[in-house]
Amino acid sequence: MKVLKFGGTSVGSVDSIKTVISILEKNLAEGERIAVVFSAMGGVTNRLIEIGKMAAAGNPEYMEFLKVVEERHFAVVRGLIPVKNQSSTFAAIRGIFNELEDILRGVSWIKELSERTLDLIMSFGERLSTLVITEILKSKGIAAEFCDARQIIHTNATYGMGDVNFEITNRQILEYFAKTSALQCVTGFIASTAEGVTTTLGRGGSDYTASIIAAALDANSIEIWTDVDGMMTADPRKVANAFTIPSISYSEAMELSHFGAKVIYPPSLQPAFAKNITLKVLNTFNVDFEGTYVQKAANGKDYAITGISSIDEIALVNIQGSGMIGVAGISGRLFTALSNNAISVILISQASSEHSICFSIDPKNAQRASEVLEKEFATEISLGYIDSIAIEKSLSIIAIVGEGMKKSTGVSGKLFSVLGKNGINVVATAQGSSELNISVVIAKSDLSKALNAIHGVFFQSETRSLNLFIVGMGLIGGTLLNQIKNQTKYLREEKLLNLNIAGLTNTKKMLLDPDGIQPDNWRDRVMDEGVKTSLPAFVQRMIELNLPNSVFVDCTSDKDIVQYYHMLLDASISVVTPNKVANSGTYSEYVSLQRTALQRGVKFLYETNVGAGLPIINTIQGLMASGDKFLKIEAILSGTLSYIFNNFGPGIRFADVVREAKAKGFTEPDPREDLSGADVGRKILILAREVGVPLEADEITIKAILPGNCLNAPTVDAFFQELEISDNFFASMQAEAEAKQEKLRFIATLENGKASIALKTVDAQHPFYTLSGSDNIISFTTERYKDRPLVIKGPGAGAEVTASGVFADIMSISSYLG
Ligand SMILES: NC(=O)C1=CN([C@@H]2O[C@H](COP(=O)(O)OP(=O)(O)OC[C@H]3O[C@@H](n4cnc5c(N)ncnc54)[C@H](OP(=O)(O)O)[C@@H]3O)[C@@H](O)[C@H]2O)C=CC1
Ligand SMILES: N[C@@H](CC=O)C(=O)O
Ligand code: NA
Repeated sequence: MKVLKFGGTSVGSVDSIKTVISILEKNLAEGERIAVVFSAMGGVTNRLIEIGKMAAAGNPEYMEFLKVVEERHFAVVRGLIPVKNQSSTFAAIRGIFNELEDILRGVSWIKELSERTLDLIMSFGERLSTLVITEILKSKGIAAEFCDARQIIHTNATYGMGDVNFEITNRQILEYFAKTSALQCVTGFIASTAEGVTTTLGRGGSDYTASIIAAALDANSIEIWTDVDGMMTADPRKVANAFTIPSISYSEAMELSHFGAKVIYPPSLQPAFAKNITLKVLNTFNVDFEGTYVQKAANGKDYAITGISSIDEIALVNIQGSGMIGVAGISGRLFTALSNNAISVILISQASSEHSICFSIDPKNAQRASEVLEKEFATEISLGYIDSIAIEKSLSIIAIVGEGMKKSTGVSGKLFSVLGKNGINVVATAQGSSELNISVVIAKSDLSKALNAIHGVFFQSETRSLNLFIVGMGLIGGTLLNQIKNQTKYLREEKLLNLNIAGLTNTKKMLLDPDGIQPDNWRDRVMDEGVKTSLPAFVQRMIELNLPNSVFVDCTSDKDIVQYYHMLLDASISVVTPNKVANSGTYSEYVSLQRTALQRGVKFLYETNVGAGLPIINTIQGLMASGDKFLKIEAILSGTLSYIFNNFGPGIRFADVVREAKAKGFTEPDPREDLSGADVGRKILILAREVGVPLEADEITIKAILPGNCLNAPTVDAFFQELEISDNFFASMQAEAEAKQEKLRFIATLENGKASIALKTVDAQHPFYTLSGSDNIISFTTERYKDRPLVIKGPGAGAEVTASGVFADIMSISSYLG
């Protein structure tokens, strides 16, 4: 025996009822005896309640609403029953509506709608849907019978949620089913008292009907046909990566539903679970999908948790005071007072100091809870033993649920760590001693971010997303976007990582789209759909979006952008940048950025500030962390100058080599930054700070190589013209070096706390002699690398190497976020 139940959407339209019929035909063909329970057509119950209230309010328009409900049922008959058989069903439906109209007329006369009458009015929904579907089945030659559950399920007279008398009910079900072999089409949700007064079964009522019948008949299984793909790891409207849980235990399903998961309401399935009847949650709109098995014990699990659910809006009540310490009975009185006032408590947490108890409730009960407790503890409050009772609103609860928690350590560590790394404050927390759930209370504004971040770390075989907000679509930003485009497939498939470009801007247009700007047409989309750029608005919007795992990528050379870094790090958003401006400002600013990132548990990464993609900053940070001491740094830190001095020579114009360096993407947007030594100055300043020397920019001695006329040119074009005029100046420098068989090198040195930069000539013995292209070379002499320095050498400028260094920083954030 199998009991099937179809929910409101499954019986809500001609098309969905067609699917229901085909599911039933398939089951009948398989030979196992079945019974089927139907809910009212989707939306009908709510409409009937509304109609009842309108009638009670004396609003005659209820009749028009009633006509619409009637027409929905007629439409199904017209759509699914052959014309020759329709009239008897129309007549039956009309008969039911006549009865309902009489009742509503009575309600409108006496202008009162009791709970008892409301139950009766609501019962018409299931009676109508079940009648119509039974007639459809019969018209197809199936031996189907309409079964009014009021004949078999008896409750007491608690209207709205009748208490089932199982002794009578079970006996009646057995007798009823023994008398017939026809397919029983049972009205869900409704029942009656022993005297025949209509009642209803409350929340999850039709599931309850199915469960009661299955338990009474010792069925093998129950199928709950709904409109979603079973129970999901999280609410798919909030977590796009949520997926169906293939197998879940009854206790887990109970926990998830307590915390808001609405697919099924397990308490109503209790009778079936008590008899260990397996339950399947299936989707009428995706018939072939496996759905979810709910069993006593779930099958083997792939993950430490089974699902995540949440309650969007709760209020937290905190009662505290020194008078509570060691006083027996306080919590007993507290919860009794709440229960006497029908205020249900969702979560409780008490500190072991017994100084405070906090609990969460539905916010609509908050005011009443406060009044009830102030009354209960009036004496303690007046004596100062208990401080006043505080209520905090705009909060949500998230619960992670799973039997697997019992066996695996570190689940709560992982939960709190991912919340921390995303800057989400935990207001209260509770873990049941059954280790079946851990709940956290957080700000409602963080709910979506928290759910997505938690889902990402616990269901890691699902793709995780990093949300990138990229400012600057020029040489480096553009190259980075191309690299992301080329790596999208690899990262998705091999690293289960989705780099979601959630924001993109240049100086003209900006576009923010949490669903992502595809890297193949990013430029067109920003230019077509973007709005006029405003960095404050971009940053503000980004903070408001509050997406999990957000990273701000600054690919500009903007000098004023740094002010936003503080704001972003403070909002727990990581920052990655090749822009050297932030780290080469004042020392206190440098320190403050580092500190904010540390305090907020986010990353501020800038490997490409020095030597582009070469691993220089990471190497220093590794050596510093492990306790090495830096004695000397000697380095060529300008890819541009390196390229120039490696390629300039007799017969070549200096200005042309500089143009080549620019065309190859080695120079700063303004090449005077390179030729003036300013860029190298920033880099040695950053290196000094990284090795613990607190230098300011003006403490660095830079021996300029550019003649004043070049340096002071008003524009980049004018600068190139001046360079051409000064060709002899550079040619003679080069000639002098060549005459000594030496090479020109722009060398930065840090030693004894002092940094200097100068153009020098080096002979063939010098390790900096043999460089080519845009090579940088950095030689670190440290206590551990004293006899032979640690040397890093390679291309230190260029779009591809720089963008890949930025990319590597982004990837390291993705690993950090887990
Ligand atoms: N080239 C290299 O080898 C290396 C470069 N770097 C650094 O990389 C950074 C980027 O250099 P590069 O790509 O060559 O520079 P580009 O001039 O090519 O690109 C800069 C981009 O930033 C945009 N931009 C500038 N200011 C703002 C602002 N306030 N708001 C929004 N967008 C802005 C520009 O917009 P628009 O297009 O509208 O002008 C442009 O898209 C620099 O800081 C540089 O020092 C670091 C290491 C190596
Ligand atoms: N313009 C810079 C690029 C890297 O920071 C250089 O030439 O080194
Ligand atoms: Na680097």
